[in-house]
Amino acid sequence: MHAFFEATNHYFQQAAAILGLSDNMRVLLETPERELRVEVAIELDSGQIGNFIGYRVQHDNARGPFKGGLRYHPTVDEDEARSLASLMTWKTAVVDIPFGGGKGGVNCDPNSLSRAEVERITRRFTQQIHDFIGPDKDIPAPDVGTDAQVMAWIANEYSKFHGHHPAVVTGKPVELHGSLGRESATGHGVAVVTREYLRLARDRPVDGITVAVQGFGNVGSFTARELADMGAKVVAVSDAYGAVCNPDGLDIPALQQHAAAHRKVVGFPGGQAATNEHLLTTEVDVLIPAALGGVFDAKLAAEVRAGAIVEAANSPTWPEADEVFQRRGIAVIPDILANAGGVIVSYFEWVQNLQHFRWSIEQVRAEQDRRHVESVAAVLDLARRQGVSLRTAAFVLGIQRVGRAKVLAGI
Ligand SMILES: NC(=O)C1=CN([C@@H]2O[C@H](COP(=O)(O)OP(=O)(O)OC[C@H]3O[C@@H](n4cnc5c(N)ncnc54)[C@H](O)[C@@H]3O)[C@@H](O)[C@H]2O)C=CC1
Ligand SMILES: O=C(O)CCC(=O)C(=O)O
Repeated sequence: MHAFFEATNHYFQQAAAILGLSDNMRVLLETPERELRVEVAIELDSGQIGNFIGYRVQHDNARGPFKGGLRYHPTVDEDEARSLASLMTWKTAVVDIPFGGGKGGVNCDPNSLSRAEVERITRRFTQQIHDFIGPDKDIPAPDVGTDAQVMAWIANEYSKFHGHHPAVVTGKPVELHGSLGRESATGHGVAVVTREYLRLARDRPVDGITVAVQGFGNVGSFTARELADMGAKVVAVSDAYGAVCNPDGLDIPALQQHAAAHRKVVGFPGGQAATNEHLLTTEVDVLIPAALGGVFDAKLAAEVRAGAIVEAANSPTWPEADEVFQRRGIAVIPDILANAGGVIVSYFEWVQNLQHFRWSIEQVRAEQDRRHVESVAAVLDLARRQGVSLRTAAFVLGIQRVGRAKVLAGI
């Protein structure tokens, strides 16, 4: 059994060695600032008590308030939250937005709960952590199993203690202080990062490339849609229940409608049913994990037949798989570079809330795309100059910025 925080720190240590960081500095940067573990007990619809545990790990705030999503999933625990919080610290630094890193969630299965039960969990969790979050302290956002409605409940519950402060969470509904373009931001960003990587590193357009996407939730569905709109052929897509594929390319808008109606992609009339394993080993130009972490181990990495992997999910690649991909010459565009679109537009939502002003979708997209274009170019350039992988280069860039902020501020 792997530990996610250990894996994230393995990548951290590789970059720290290149930077020549002292042991003390490494410990300072690795260690989370604060970890909350709270009981989230609610009355279930049945009248029974539902016992859940909620977590919020605040990893680092040298560059700004802690920032990162909330996950509602049965696998949520301290280790996963720590690892994801640490990734947020490096991610916000790589794309140079004024936040630190945090992450959390509740170990529940929203698919087996009613909406009313999810609302009660969200309000109870907020009651337990409200003193530790806030527009200048720690700003949660959606992740696996949470959405704009959950963020609206958090903002509302928070306001009962602290007054009206919509900037306490991002990813809210557009009708309730959310930003245009936040819902699709991560998928849009993954598509732009893929385009920039292909343009700069392979001198190739997106038009005509073949793509497989694992996961068809918020990130996977918008990634597939945006890449298809750019002319890519999305030949396979999956969710927790199985995969569908079509060598001529899936009709993604029709698949989105099917998934909305049936809550799964399997059964889509425009493709053949397949397994997730088949999707991950199918021959494609770009393979995009967009579901949970820990997908690629060394054995699977040896069987992957993709030209490049773009990590829309957080932590899909275990370190031993990362080494296999490097040996086999399969480029991995790392999570902290590839999936930063969500937190970039969360930053714009926070700014809009603080300004009491709404940006147009054109302004959101122009500012978002600029950050992706700059960060992909910076990471590729650093990787080339240092002769390291894109993941190590991204960690070097992120750690350098956070370390510099810590040194300037003083301890
Ligand atoms: N929502 C956001 O803005 C951001 C999300 N991410 C990351 O993207 C990934 C996906 O997040 P969301 O799309 O928000 O979650 P989501 O809850 O909207 O969707 C998750 C998808 O993964 C599928 N899935 C679950 N287990 C699977 C399995 N074993 N095989 C195939 N598919 C499986 C689910 O069926 C669902 O389609 C996560 O790793 C998350 O941390 C990263 C950056 C921002
Ligand atoms: O939008 C945000 O603040 C965080 C998104 C997130 O959780 C992530 O990038 O993994």
